[in-house]
Amino acid sequence: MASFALFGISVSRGISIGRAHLIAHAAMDTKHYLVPQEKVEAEVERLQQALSTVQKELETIWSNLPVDAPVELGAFLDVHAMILADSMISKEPFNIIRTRRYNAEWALLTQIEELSAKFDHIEDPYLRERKADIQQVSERIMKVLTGTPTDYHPVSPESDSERVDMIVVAYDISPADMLQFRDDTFCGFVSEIGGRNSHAAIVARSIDTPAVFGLAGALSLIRQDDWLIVDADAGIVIVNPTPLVLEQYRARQAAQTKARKKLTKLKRTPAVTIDGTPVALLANIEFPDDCTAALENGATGIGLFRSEFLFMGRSGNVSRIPGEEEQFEAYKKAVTLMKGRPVTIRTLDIGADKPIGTPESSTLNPALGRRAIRYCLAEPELFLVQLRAILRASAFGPVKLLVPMLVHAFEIDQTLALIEQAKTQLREANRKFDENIKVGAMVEVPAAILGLPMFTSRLDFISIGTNDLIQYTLAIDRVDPEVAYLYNPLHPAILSMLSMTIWAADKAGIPVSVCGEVAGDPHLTRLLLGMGLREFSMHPAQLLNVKQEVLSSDLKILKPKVENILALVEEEAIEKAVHDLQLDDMTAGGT
Ligand SMILES: C=C(OP(=O)(O)O)C(=O)O
Repeated sequence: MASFALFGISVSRGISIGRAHLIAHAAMDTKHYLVPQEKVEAEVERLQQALSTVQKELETIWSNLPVDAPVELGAFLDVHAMILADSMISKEPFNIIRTRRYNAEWALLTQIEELSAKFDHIEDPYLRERKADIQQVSERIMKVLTGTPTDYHPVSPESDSERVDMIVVAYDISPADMLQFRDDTFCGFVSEIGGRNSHAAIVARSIDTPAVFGLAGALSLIRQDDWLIVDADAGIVIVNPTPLVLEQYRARQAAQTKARKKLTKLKRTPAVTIDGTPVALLANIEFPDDCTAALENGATGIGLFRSEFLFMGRSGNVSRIPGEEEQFEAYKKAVTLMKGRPVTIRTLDIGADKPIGTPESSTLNPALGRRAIRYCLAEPELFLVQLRAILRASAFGPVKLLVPMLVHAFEIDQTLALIEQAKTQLREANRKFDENIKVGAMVEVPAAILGLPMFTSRLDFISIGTNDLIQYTLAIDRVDPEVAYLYNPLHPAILSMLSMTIWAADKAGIPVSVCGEVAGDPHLTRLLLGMGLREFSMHPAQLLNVKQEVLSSDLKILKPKVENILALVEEEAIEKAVHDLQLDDMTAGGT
C-alpha cells in the first residue's frame, strides 16, 4: 500500500491516528431525469417528505445537544434550520419540478448551483461563508432523497480490543455532522473544502479534535479503512504511513497527551513569573455558561464578555434585540458564576464579521462602517438598555464596562454621558448598581493608539484588541481568506503599537490588558511579558498553555531580549528571535 502525504489547512491542533471513514458526497452521484407530467406531484411530494425528514433530523440533533456541546453549535444548527425554511429551499426547487419536470435531486441541485453562483459575487465574507451552510443543508436533503444514510456511525466492533479509532474523510463537514461523530470512536476530521474560519473549524477547535481541511481530492485519493495520521499542528495528513513514521507519530502523540495531563495540574497554581511577578490570566467568553470552562482552566476573571453574541442569539444576526431583563439576567449569571472574580462586559461590538441584519450592515466596507460604538451612539435607546442591564449586574459582583471601537474624544465623552444617564435612570427606579463601576476602552484602531492620551485621561483601563488592531493596521480584512497570509502579529508595526500602548498606559497609571488572539498564543507570551504586559485575556482552552509560559519566564532575562526584538525591522528576523525566546530555558538562568 503506497504511503503518501497530503497538505491542507490546519484548523485545530494535535495529532490523531486511525482508519479512514469515507463519507460519500451525495450531490456528486445525483441522477438527472425528466419526470412524466402525471408523476410531477408525486415528485413534489417526495421532495417535501425529504425536507420534513431533514427538519426532524435537525430538531433531534438540537434536542440531543450534550450539555457540554460548544455554544457555537446551537447557533450553527439554527442557521441550517433557517436555510431549510427559507423559500430558496422550501419553494424554489418545487417550482423547478413543476415547470421543468426535473426529478427532485436535479431540481434541488439546479437551485443550489444557481444560489452558489450568486454567492461567488458577494463581497461580504460573512455572507459568502453562508454558501457552505446552504450546500451542507442541501447535502443533507440529497442524502435523504438518495437513501444514503445520514447517521454515519459505523457498526461498532464487538469488543473494546477490536476497536479502532476512525478519522472522518468528507467533501465538507457541517457542524451538525461533526456532532454526530463526536464520540470515542472518531478522533479526527479531514475535508476537501473549508478553511480556518468555517463553522466546522470553530467546532473542531472547541471540541479539541485534530482536523485538516482544504485537502482537494481527498475522497478520491484516500480509500475506506486506509490508515491515516492527521497532524493538525502541521496541516498534514499522512496516508498509510510506514511503520517508522507511525512509531514516531505515536511517540509524539503520547508526549502531547502527557503534556496535557501535566498542564491540568497547573489549574490552581498562581500565575507568577520566576522572579515573582504576578500575571493576571483571564478568559474571553461569549455566553454566561462559558464561565464554567473559564473556571475549570483557572481563569482569575473574565477579561472580555463579547455581549453581542447574546444579540446574535439563535438567528445569526442582530435582528434579535434582547430586552433589559434578558440582558440583565445573562450578565448577572456570569457575575454570579465567577463568584467575586471580575467580569469585564464589552458593550455591543456588532457590524462587519458580526452583522447587524439591517440594510446598512451590507455597506461595501462594513469593517470601516457604522459598527460597534458608532452604531450604539446612533441608537442611544438601544445602548441605554444595555448600559442599564450591565450596571444592574454590577450589584452582584465586580463588573467592568468595556467599550469597543472608540476613536474620537467626543465618542468617549458621549459614551460616558450615556453611562451617567443610565445611572440616573436606575437611581430613579431605585435599582442597585456599583456607582464606581470602571469604564474602559478597547484599543483596536491605530488612531486610538496614536491618540492614546485621549483615552488614558478619560477612562479607567484599556484593553488591546489585537484581532482588529492587526486588521486595521495592516489593512487586511480579518475574515477574508485571500489575504489571510498577510495577517501577521509579528509585523514590526504591530509590535511597535503593542509596546507603545503598554508603555503609555503604564506611564499614565492605568491598567492595560490584551484580549485578542495574541494573548492566547503561548508562542507570544514571553514577548508580551517582556513588553510589560501583566494582564492577558484569552479563550479558556489556552489559559493553561499560557500559564505554563508565565511560570517558566524570568523578567530580568526577558526584558533586554525583548528590547532587542523590538529594535528589529524585518518580519523574518523577528519571527526567529521570538521563536528562540520561547525556547530559552530561563529556569536555569537563561542563555
Ligand atoms: C478581542 C477582539 O475583539 P473581537 O471580538 O472583534 O475579536 C479583538 O479585536 O482583538
